[in-house]
Formats: sequence, structure tokens, C-alpha cells
Amino acid sequence: AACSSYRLRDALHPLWQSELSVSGGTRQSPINIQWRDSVYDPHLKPLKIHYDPTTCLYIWNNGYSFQVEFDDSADKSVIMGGPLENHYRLKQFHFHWGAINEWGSEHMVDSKVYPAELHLVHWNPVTSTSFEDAVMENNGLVVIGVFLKLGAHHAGLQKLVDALPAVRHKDAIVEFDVFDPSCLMPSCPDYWTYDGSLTTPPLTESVTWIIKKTPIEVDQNQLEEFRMLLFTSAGEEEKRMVDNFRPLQPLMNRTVRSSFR
Ligand SMILES: N/C(=N\S(N)(=O)=O)N1CCCC1
Ligand SMILES: [Zn+2]
Repeated sequence: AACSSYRLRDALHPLWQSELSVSGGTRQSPINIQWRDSVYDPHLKPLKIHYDPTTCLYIWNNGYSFQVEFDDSADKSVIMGGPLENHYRLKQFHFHWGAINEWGSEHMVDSKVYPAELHLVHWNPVTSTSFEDAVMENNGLVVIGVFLKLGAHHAGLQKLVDALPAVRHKDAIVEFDVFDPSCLMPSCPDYWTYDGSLTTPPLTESVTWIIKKTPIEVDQNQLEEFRMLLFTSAGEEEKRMVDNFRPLQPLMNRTVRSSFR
């Protein structure tokens, strides 16, 4: 009963009215990663990331977040290794953030929340013929989560931040020709991995999550630029794009594995 009422409260959250469509989900995301409950798996390999900066296409405001889309018509920007059986193609990356620095990330570590979280979304071209198919496939997707914490200026992120005024309104789009998302990865190889779901509709349980242990640092001005984006289209009453994160979901019968002792 607690869980269903929890989900009902969760389902009424403005961004996820359609939550009730995921009836009886058993592997929903995001979750709170309890470090002491995670299990070191010596069979987990290092994650291998090969992104081709020329596959970057454009940046746009989709009404939930700002998103950078990639050309996924070939195996040019791919990840492999880690918990993965084969390679996955990068489709897009986006962020989730709060109105203030005290919250914003979707996942938490021992209930610690970060001001923002980066998601790099990849799909399995071996078991699916398109991203849209992979969204509905068990383990069709891999999302790498990277926490953002307040600290030093992030030079690589700044190129993205400079483009944000051009995509302030919902459905705005601007060409973004060369960008290597590897610059947004922490140098530490450590990660947790667990089986979960998309955190926005369709909330499908098709995601192998890889959450990097170490956050990247961004400065206050960069976070404030995120918060100047709008959920609303041009001409509508302005609603600032903030708090675009989903509430925590129950772990249920899942174990989080770690790549490190
Ligand atoms: N929610 C999502 N990604 S996320 N937040 O779970 O990484 N997506 C919705 C459609 C495709 C990606
Ligand atoms: Zn996301």
C-alpha cells in the first residue's frame, strides 16, 4: 500500500502525469544508491568510450531539458565494455537540475543529492534496428549518469552553455556541429551499474544504468545558465526550466553492482 500511494503521489508530479501508465513497475529509476549495499563485481570490465565529435548534430529544448542529438546512423560514437555484452550507439545527452544548488540530480548516493545530473543515452544496434525500437526493448538502452557538483569552471561545458540562450524556449533548436561529450566524463573510471528505466515518459524498463562515482565540477554561473531555460514555448507565459528531475523510485528486488572495491 505504501508503495502504491508513494507512486500515486509521485504520479501527480506535474512532469509525470502519465506515471500511472507504467503499471506495477519493478525496475524504475532513479534510485538512491546505498554505497554499503552495492556489491563489487570483479567481472565488470572498464567502460570503453569512443565518441566521434563530428557526429554531433544540434542542440534543442524539448520541453523537459536541453538535449544534444547525435548522428546514430553508424557505429561512430559508441560505448562498450563495462557490464555490456556488445557496443551501444550514442543517440543524445541531456541534463536534470534544480532551482537551487541543494537539489537537482535524479540519482542519489547515500541520500546525497547533487545540483545536476548528465545523462548520455545510448541504444543497442545489435538487438534493435532503431533508437525508438530500443526504447521498448529489455536492455535496449544504456544511460551513463554523471553527477555535477558546484566547483571550478568547466571549460568543455561552457561551449554548451554558450548555446543555451539560442534554445531558451520549448522546441527551439540550433546547429551544434562539433562537440566531444567525452570532455564531460570524470577521469575516474569507477561506476555503479543497475537495471532500471527511463526517468521520463514512456518510463520503459529498458535501461542498463551506469552511474559514475565521481562528479564533474561546474561553476555557479554555468548552473544559473541552465536555470534560465524555459519549459514554455515562445509567446506563452514563461515558466523557468528547473526541478526537471523525477522523484526517487523504490529499489525493490535489485542489487547495485560496483566496478570498484
Ligand atoms: N527519459 C529519457 N532518458 S533518461 N532521463 O531516462 O536518461 N528519455 C526519454 C526518451 C528517450 C530518453
Ligand atoms: Zn535523463
